[in-house]
Amino acid sequence: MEGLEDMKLLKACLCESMRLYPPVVWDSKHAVVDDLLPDNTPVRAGDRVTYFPYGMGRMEGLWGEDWFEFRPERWFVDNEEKSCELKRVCPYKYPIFQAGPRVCLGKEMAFVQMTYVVASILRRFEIRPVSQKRPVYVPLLTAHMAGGLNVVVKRRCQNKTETS
Ligand code: HEM
Repeated sequence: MEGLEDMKLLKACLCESMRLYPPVVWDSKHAVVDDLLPDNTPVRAGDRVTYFPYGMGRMEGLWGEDWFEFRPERWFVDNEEKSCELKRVCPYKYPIFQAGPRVCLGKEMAFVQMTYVVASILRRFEIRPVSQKRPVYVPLLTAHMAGGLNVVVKRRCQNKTETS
């Protein structure tokens, strides 16, 4: 487990992947009482309000003109020294794990698990998709790829892993 915190580029790649392909694509809440959204939109008791992380991850107004590009660098603090400090991104801009009092309780554990699994596998194996076709993203409540993603797994040369 030691060293996972230092894998900042990997964390940035995970955040960027989930920006474009959020595991929870949309989520709804029902108002118990009349309420107002922060922009004063009225919500009546019984109304259903849905937030849409997939759409929000692709909004130019939130992510800029290059929103469609997979660019892990966007997760690093911009400064002249090209720092390797990760940005603190507001969960209301990036609600992949929800935001506010009902934020995902397993968020940090999820990052530990994803980092650990990706780092342990990629250190030893090369993974390549079998097909060059773009996988079909199935945006159900939790997203998956239609038919899964078939990959070729190849053991990396041992000398390379020993020196890395
Ligand atoms: C990439 C992985 C994960 C994603 C994207 C994710 C996402 C979410 C989202 C969007 C919610 C809010 C659901 C709602 O309000 O309707 C949520 C809630 C929750 N998640 Fe996760 N989650 C992940 C992993 C985990 C893990 C690993 C755990 C436990 C170890 C966990 C435990 C919980 C719990 C207990 C809640 C309910 C919190 C509450 O309602 O107060 N999650 N998660």
